[in-house]
Amino acid sequence: MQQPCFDIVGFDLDGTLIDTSADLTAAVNHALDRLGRPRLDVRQVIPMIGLGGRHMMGQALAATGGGDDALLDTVMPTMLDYYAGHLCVASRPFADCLAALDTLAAQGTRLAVVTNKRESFALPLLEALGMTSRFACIIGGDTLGPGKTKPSPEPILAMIDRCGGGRAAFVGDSIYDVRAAQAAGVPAVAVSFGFLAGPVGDLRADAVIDRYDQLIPTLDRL
Ligand SMILES: O=C(O)COP(=O)(O)O
Ligand SMILES: [Mg+2]
Repeated sequence: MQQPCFDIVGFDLDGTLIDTSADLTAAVNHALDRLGRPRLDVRQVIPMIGLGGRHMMGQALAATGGGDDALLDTVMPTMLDYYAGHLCVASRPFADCLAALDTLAAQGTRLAVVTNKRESFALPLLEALGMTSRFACIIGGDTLGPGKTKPSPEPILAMIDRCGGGRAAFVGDSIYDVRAAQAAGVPAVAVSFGFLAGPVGDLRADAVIDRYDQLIPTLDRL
């Protein structure tokens, strides 16, 4: 078996490990329905994902007639309650993701998740897909406390610490992932199939993959 290129490989969740776009869109649309607003297409919601549910819902309000913080406060429980009850209707790992995780694990690499999704969603979602036991640690948007979410390097540094230290890389789909990783001194791999808000090159990641079967050869080159 080949020696691992990295001791630790961390992954973003939404848009990187798992395509959650349809379930997140359904939750947003449930909230918009309650407000009598027009529904959004999944392609409109995708660029709104990445900075947590409040940011996503705020963007959805902005796209459908606007709304202040008070309206956002009112509508958030509607969106969150719906999402909690429909976390894993259509959400599935991206193609060949599990095979890549298996190969890394077999090489002795410790795997981790660092997401801006709150733990109370990230943990049951990973559990529903049978993925929890693959990860040495799972850090959510509320795990470390206020402000300690990507693009801050703190959750990436906590990941390295919780995984026992060593050489790490991080895989993500947004500018928040790339900034957090690079600020923590960790190479960032961007996935071009994720929830992009623009061209993948704009993320200025250290490498880009278009499919999961490119991950390990890409890590080997970093
Ligand atoms: O919940 C979000 O908006 C983003 O989650 P992610 O950090 O796993 O992409
Ligand atoms: Mg993401």
